Amino acid sequence: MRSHAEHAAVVAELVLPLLEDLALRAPELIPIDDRALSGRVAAHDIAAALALPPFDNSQMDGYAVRTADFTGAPPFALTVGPTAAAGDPPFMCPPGVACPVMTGAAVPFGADAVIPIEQADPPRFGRLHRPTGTPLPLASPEETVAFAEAPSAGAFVRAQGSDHRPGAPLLRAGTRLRPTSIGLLASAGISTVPVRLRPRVLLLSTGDEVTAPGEPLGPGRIYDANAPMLAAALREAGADVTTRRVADRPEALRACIEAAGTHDLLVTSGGISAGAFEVVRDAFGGDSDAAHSTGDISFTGIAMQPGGPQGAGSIVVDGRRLVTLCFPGNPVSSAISAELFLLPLLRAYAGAPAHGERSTAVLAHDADSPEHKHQVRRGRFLDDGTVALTPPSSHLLADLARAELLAHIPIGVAHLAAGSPIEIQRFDV
Ligand SMILES: Nc1nc2c(c(=O)[nH]1)N[C@H]1C(S)=C(S)[C@@H](COP(=O)(O)OP(=O)(O)OC[C@H]3O[C@@H](n4cnc5c(N)ncnc54)[C@H](O)[C@@H]3O)O[C@H]1N2
Ligand code: MOO
Repeated sequence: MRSHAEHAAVVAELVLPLLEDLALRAPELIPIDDRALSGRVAAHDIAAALALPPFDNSQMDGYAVRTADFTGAPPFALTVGPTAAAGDPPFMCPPGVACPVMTGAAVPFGADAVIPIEQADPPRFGRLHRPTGTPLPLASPEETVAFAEAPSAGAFVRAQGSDHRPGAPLLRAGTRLRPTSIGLLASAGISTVPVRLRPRVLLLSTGDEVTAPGEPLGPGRIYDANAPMLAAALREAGADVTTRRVADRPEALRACIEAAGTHDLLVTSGGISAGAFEVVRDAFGGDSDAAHSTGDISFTGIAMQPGGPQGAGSIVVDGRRLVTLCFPGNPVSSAISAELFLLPLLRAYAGAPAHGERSTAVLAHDADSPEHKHQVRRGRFLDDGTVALTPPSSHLLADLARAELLAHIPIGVAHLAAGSPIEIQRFDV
């Protein structure tokens, strides 16, 4: 029987080459303001096409001045010149003149400092005139403004290129685009962003009892929890997911895969344990008489609970190799299989934060575990910081959905007493 770590290595060996291949393919180009961009991954290094700010501009509403005009004793009186508002093209501020300037406006040529309006006398703007356009409420030529202190050169001027210069690296290949990185790229004049292709996952939920949402529930049947749950988890990890429900007939399963088009990865739920009708096992396990798909999948018992039965390998569909992972049908088992084996690989490809780091907490109560299996329990933090576990059964979806953490009880441990240290990891799938 494989350990869960050995199975994780088998899955990584199957999935990583396909992700590496995807990273090398021609990127998808997404417009900068497309809602689909956030969370995608830069396909290559992206450099700034222009400087930011693109021109010297004012950090304050105030007066643009020449520091050379501040000679002699205060107060320093200057003639009020034309006004610079944000969006105006820059103009010349002559010697002896203070030009009203608004935040974000280009600092007029010749001026080398800005004095905030609060530090001017009077501390408010008078009649302003703009250098171009009409109407022009002209300032009287005699209008003056006085300042008590001389500014230092560069005061309240946001220098061209002080954020970044043309050619500066903005985003490294493999970086996940977050809203702030999208803002940065937009400011640098980038209108479309090359992003890595997402892995396309075909997710098959198997079982005659499994019922689609919204359909009436017949006797002996249950609603499909796994397809919506796994699809959501895979999408959060950056995958492009197509979902299908398949009845317990191997030929229906194979036909469904062949009709589904091109995918990089096949994930199945259910139909792999020891029953008489194990559709996934029957479709792929040794029986290769299918018209187009042939299987090379090993179905293995893993020394873990839940998630004991697993399948991993690849099938060939229309001449194309499709990496295939088969998760057990119990909802808790399939969620934990995804969390331990597949999602960390997808999150790393998508540049998303990892969830798998382990830390040690204190167990709030006694707990039992099958000694020959690695048990993965679900739990929550209590107010005193200790960890309470929920029961181990793999049908307990309500506990799973409320869980804050997974707790690991290793092989060889049959009992943990209250107060024992226990290894945990974050869980918010
Ligand atoms: N004799 C044995 N029986 C079982 C063994 C075993 O070793 N020997 N293993 C048990 C373990 S552990 C697990 S886990 C399950 C795995 O079984 P399968 O992967 O074949 O899954 P199914 O039998 O199809 O389903 C198991 C369980 O989960 C429910 N289910 C399935 N799909 C969904 C879905 N999409 N949404 C909600 N619930 C689903 C299904 O109705 C079953 O109750 O096998 C044990 N048996
Ligand atoms: O190992 Mo199964 O996956 O308990 O529930």
